Amino acid sequence: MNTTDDTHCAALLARIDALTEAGQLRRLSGAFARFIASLGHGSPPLMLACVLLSELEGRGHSCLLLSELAGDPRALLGWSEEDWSALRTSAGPLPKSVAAWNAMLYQCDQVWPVQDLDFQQPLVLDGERLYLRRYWRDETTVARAVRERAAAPRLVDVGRVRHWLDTLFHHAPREGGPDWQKIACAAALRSNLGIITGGPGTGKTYTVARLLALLFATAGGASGADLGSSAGGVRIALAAPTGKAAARLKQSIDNALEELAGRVPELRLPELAARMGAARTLHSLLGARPDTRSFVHHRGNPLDVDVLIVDEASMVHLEMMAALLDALPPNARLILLGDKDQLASVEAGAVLGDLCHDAQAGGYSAATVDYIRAATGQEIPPGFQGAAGPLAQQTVMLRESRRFGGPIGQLALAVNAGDAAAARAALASDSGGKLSWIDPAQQQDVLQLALAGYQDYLRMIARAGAGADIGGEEHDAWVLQVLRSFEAFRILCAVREGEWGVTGLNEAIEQRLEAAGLLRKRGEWYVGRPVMVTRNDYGTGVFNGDIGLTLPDPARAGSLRVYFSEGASIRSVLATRLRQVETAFAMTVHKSQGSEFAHTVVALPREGGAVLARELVYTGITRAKEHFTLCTPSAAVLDSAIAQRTQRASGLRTLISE
Ligand SMILES: Nc1ncnc2c1ncn2[C@@H]1O[C@H](COP(=O)(O)OP(=O)(O)OP(=O)(O)O)[C@@H](O)[C@H]1O
Repeated sequence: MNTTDDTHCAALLARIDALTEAGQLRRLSGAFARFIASLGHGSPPLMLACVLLSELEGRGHSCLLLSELAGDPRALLGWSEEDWSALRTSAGPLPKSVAAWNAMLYQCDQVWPVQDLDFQQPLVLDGERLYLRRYWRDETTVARAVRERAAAPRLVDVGRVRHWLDTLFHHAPREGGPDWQKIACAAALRSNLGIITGGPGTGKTYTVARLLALLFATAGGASGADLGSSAGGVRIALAAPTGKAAARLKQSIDNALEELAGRVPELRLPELAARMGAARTLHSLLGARPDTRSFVHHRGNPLDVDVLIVDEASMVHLEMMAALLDALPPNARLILLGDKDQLASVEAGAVLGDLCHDAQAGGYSAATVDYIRAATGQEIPPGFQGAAGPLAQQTVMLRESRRFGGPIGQLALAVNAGDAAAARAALASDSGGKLSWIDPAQQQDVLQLALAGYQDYLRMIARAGAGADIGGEEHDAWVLQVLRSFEAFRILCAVREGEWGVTGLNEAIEQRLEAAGLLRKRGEWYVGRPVMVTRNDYGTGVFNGDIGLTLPDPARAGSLRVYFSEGASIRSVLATRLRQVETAFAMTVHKSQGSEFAHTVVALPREGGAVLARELVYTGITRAKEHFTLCTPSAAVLDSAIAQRTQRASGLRTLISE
């Protein structure tokens, strides 16, 4: 290192440390930059790039675009001009263009330019993207698998498909236009990948249940009548990122198949539903092992399935999607269901959003248009035709919501479209009690809502003497009732810290409920405490995101258990065995994905930085089944959140199209 570099390195490190102390940088970022520098020549620009890469990783980005590095990464990082310019200046002269950054990084011993020999360097330079090796590997795994699956054709007997689709879909779409649900089924049959995206209530599960029936009906070479034997070989697995979403998927598919069964008795759908088994979390499906990131199932020990349906795919992060695709046999069909407009996963990647890039526009090729016409009788309108790639041909967006109309649906649409004026108008309109907007709201307002929203389940517990005297099956039924009552209401926050954050609100809500005599707090654990699991725990069988309620253990006087609902059944764990949990009167919008509540309250803070974005507001609204309340400290907070889009740097789309 020359002396100028030495001076700039020292200045940069001092600046990194100062920003870390001020809470502006993760400790990991400085440590990572130092580690990379220790592996070779640690030039200040390389160290600066490492700090940015690490910060971006913490915000869910899978790579650092050199264009951001050469331009202005502040928007991505939510940094002030002051912090960024202090960091940039301390690093000394920096490459001025993308090409100059590329050339500089190309020369670094710690960087593997993908066109060169691989020496297992920790950083990877792929075109104009800099990666941590792990994310590059995951993105290339996903891109390759998606490309291959989407492009590999499967033989389809269009005549039979047409017959069964006409039988299975007996309702015409209400809003005119083609029946995208039918189209989604036919498209999914054509290769080993099908993606069905759409907002809440657009019929993703309704459609996939019919797709399953269609797969059974067309599994053999014969007519539906001999289906029992031909379908016997089709092994179907249902999965979702969380236990709750998995249980909901199974329940919805069972309901849809039951509803269909009477109309197509020859398909023996109840038998098929029974054979499908329970839906599982992705962790459990892949065989997660304690203390390791690797799974029991992988390319060398693939999953034993022919069809895998994954719901709530927007919550699946890059690493999980890579593991899933790696473990799926090449000939198995993968069907992804999800809402592309929802918040991306907490961890790095925005996989469903990236995969659904063309979903809104369609971009269906002439071959797809012809195939869809033959297999479904549906005409894809010219506005949705085009020349998008193989993945787009396998992706269908459902556009008509059956359940989510009315004022809440209107509000969600306005927010999704970035139309703040329409969103305000919807909130201010007479919505027949469906929408409420408290603005400007104080914390007291949120506490008042909590009191009204949580008193029912707490009173239910008090009335039954906390259920301690109810035994056996009766106890299970009572617990389920209490859990359902608790699930009817929830407060969602955008942030964790502060008066409007999860931690501050949970404490304040506990105090308010205690003051109202609805709960008696005795230390950490108390009767009625709702908790969310924050880490997978294989010993107790609870997983990150699971929500349970604390109630007395009927079998052991004085001890408390936490009860979790799994569809129509319950599971419980001794409270003292749960180590990684937090109180869950208020939870983040992120963690609420995959759940719905009759009444959902979203509390937006005054300051939320990059977190306060359109996707967050949309996701919060779409959690509400019957009533949505928005609390904002000022209307401007709503406007700016709607104007801000969540961006995630990723190379997935580029890699898929290569
Ligand atoms: N084509 C249709 N004809 C009649 N009813 C339909 C149709 N499509 C969907 N539905 C009904 O609309 C409701 C919502 O459908 P579904 O649950 O499949 O939506 P979803 O997109 O999976 O919702 P979510 O995002 O909440 O998971 C269900 O009651 C379903 O039976």
